[in-house]
Amino acid sequence: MTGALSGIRVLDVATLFAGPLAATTLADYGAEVIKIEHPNGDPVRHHGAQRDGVGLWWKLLGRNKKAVTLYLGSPEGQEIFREMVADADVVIENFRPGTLERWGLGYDELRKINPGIVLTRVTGFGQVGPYAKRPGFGTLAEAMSGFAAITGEPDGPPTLPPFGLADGIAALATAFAVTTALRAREQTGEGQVVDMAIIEPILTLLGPQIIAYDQLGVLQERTGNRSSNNAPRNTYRTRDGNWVAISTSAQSIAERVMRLVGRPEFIDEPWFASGAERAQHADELDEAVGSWIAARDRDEVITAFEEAEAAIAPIYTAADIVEDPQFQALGTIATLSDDELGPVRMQNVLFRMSETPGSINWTGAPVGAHTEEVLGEYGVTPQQLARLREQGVVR
Ligand SMILES: CC(C)(COP(=O)(O)OP(=O)(O)OC[C@H]1O[C@@H](n2cnc3c(N)ncnc32)[C@H](O)[C@@H]1OP(=O)(O)O)[C@@H](O)C(=O)NCCC(=O)NCCSC(=O)C(=O)O
Repeated sequence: MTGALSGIRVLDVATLFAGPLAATTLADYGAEVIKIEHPNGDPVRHHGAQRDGVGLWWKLLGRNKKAVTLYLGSPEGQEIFREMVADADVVIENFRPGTLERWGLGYDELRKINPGIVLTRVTGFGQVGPYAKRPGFGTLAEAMSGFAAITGEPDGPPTLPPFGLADGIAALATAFAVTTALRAREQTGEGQVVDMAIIEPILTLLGPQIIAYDQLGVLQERTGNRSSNNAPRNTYRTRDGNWVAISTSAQSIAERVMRLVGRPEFIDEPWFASGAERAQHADELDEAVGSWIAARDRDEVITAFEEAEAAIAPIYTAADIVEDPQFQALGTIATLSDDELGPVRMQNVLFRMSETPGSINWTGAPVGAHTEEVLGEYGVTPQQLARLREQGVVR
C-alpha cells in the first residue's frame, strides 16, 4: 500500500454504511484495512442493486479492504480478534454500546493488549445518555438532527433524503476523527475512544439553526427548493424537459441573473439589495427566471449563464455524471477491474493530493476472500482454520 496513511492498520468490524465508509476512506489513502465480517457477511452486501447476485454497493464500500470473516460472539473469534488488536492502530465498530463489552472486547480490555489502540465507536446516539442503547440508523439521525423538519414543501410532510445522508456525513467525520486521534497518539503515545453519534455530524452541517433559535427564538421552516436566504433559488424546467438549479447567495450573481433574463428593473428595487428580502419576493423572481428558462433548451441556458458569469448547474443523474467533461477532467469516476464483474465504474477517491494521492487497488472482495491469508499472519494454521470453519467461526 502507498499513500499518506500507509503503515496504519485498521480493523473495520462495523456493518452497513457509516463505520465502513469511514474505513473505506482511510483505505483509499493507504491504510491497511482488515474488514472483519460476521461469517454470513456484512448485510450491506445484499443492500440495493445486485448484478448476477453480486452486491454492487459492496464493490464500492469494500474496496481496498481485506475481507475476513470472524464470529466475535465465540471465544475462538474473540481470541483471534485480541491478537489482531495487538498490532492494529485503529478499530472501527458500530455495535450498540455494551455489545463489545459483552464479548470481553471493551476498551479496557483492548487497551491492556494495545495501549495505542484507537477504538472508534459509531452508533446512532452515542455511548452515553438515555437513548444510547437504542438501535440507530441514519434515517433516525435525519429525523432528530432537524434535517427532516426543514426539508420538503411548506404544506407537505417532513422529508427524508433518499440515500444515506447522515451515515455518509458521519463516515467522513469518523475518518477525520480517526486521523485526529492518530495525531494525538503521536503526541501522547496513547490511544483513546472516539465516540461518534450519527445524530451529531449532520447537525453540525445544519448551520446557524441552534444559535438562531437561541438568540432570536426562530425556527427554520420548510421552503421546498427555495431558500429563506436568497432568491432566485430553485429548480427550473427547460424547454427540452431537463432541469437546472440556480442559487444567488452572492448579490453580484443575483444581479447578473436578472440582467441575463432581461429583467434588470428588479435590481433597482430596494428589496433586491439583500438575499433575505429577495427571498420574500421569490414568487416574482421565480416567475421571471423560470419563464426565461422554460423558453430555452438546457444547453442554451447553461451556455448563456456561463457567458453571463451567473451560477447554474444542470440537474444530473448518474447517466449524466459519467459523461460530464468536468467530472472527467477531475477524474471523479474511476474505471476499475473487478474479478467478479469485469470493468466497473464508481466514485474515485474523495480528494486529490499532489504528493501522496489516494488509490483504489481492488474492489470489494467476496466474503472471506482474505480470511486464510490474514488469519495465517496471526498464526492460524490451515488445520485450525478448517476447525474454525466447521465451528462456524469463520467462513
Ligand atoms: C445496526 C444495528 C441497528 C444492529 O443492531 P443489533 O442487530 O441489535 O446488533 P448489535 O449492535 O447489538 O450487535 C450484535 C450483532 O452484531 C452482528 N454482528 C456483525 N458482525 C459480527 C461479527 N463479526 N461477529 C459477531 N456478530 C456480528 C450480529 O448479528 C450480532 O447479533 P447477535 O448474533 O444476536 O449477538 C446496531 O448495531 C446499531 O445501532 N449500530 C450503530 C448505528 C449504525 O451504524 N447503524 C447502521 C448505519 S446504516 C443506516 O443507517 C441505514 O441502513 O439506514
